[in-house]
Amino acid sequence: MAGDLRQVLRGIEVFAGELPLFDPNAAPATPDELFTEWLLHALEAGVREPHAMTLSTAGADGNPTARVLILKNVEAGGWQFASDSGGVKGRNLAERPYAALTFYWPELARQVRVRGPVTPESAEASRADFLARGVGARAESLLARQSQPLDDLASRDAAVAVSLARVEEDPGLAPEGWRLLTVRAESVEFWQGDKERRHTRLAYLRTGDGSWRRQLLWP
Ligand SMILES: Cc1cc2nc3c(=O)[nH]c(=O)nc-3n(C[C@H](O)[C@H](O)[C@H](O)COP(=O)(O)O)c2cc1C
Repeated sequence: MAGDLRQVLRGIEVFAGELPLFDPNAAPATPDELFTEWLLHALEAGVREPHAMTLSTAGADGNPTARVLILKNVEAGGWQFASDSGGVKGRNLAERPYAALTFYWPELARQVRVRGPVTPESAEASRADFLARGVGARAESLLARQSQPLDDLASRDAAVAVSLARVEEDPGLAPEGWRLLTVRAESVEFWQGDKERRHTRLAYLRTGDGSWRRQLLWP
């Protein structure tokens, strides 16, 4: 069985289909601009959920953990996400407020990696983010039990139903622990895959005066 799986994995084609070209010499001055360009391109190319990204964190013990989250916004070198502050990522970030984000858009053979310190946005901004979410998502998050052990699925369903009724009755409800957070990028790397393996990597590195230095990297 293990042998079969190895064969299956070896047989999967990577970088299939037509891939876009990326000229790093024509790249814009800031990573925000290039990221926006690439994200919109992914959306147009039909990539499903191109705003889903892997958020990697580590707690005080230094052990990494990662999960997928939705990107909320990008502005002024900051990549934003939102979550309950009570779960694993909340605890990790309280102990060590630094994170890495990874996007992968397979249809375009593109990867973007963002690293930097994480800062919470204001209570008002967090509340506004929460209230802009759909009713179902708000009902689920109002439970504020993310990552706690669950005894059975029926308990989940009953709690969500109660929460849904609360949201419908009071649409202004927002949990205290909901946080909008910003990764203030120190480095952002853009990776363009190539069928002939001449992959192109361009890193934007934040300098002491807050501007960006661009650096090509070996693939
Ligand atoms: C596509 C996708 C989008 C998700 N978006 C979010 C999100 O925006 N915020 C969030 O807290 N969890 C989101 N999740 C759930 C997280 O992956 C994770 O299970 C949860 O946040 C608990 O993580 P933690 O235990 O490390 O804190 C998403 C999962 C998937 C697959």
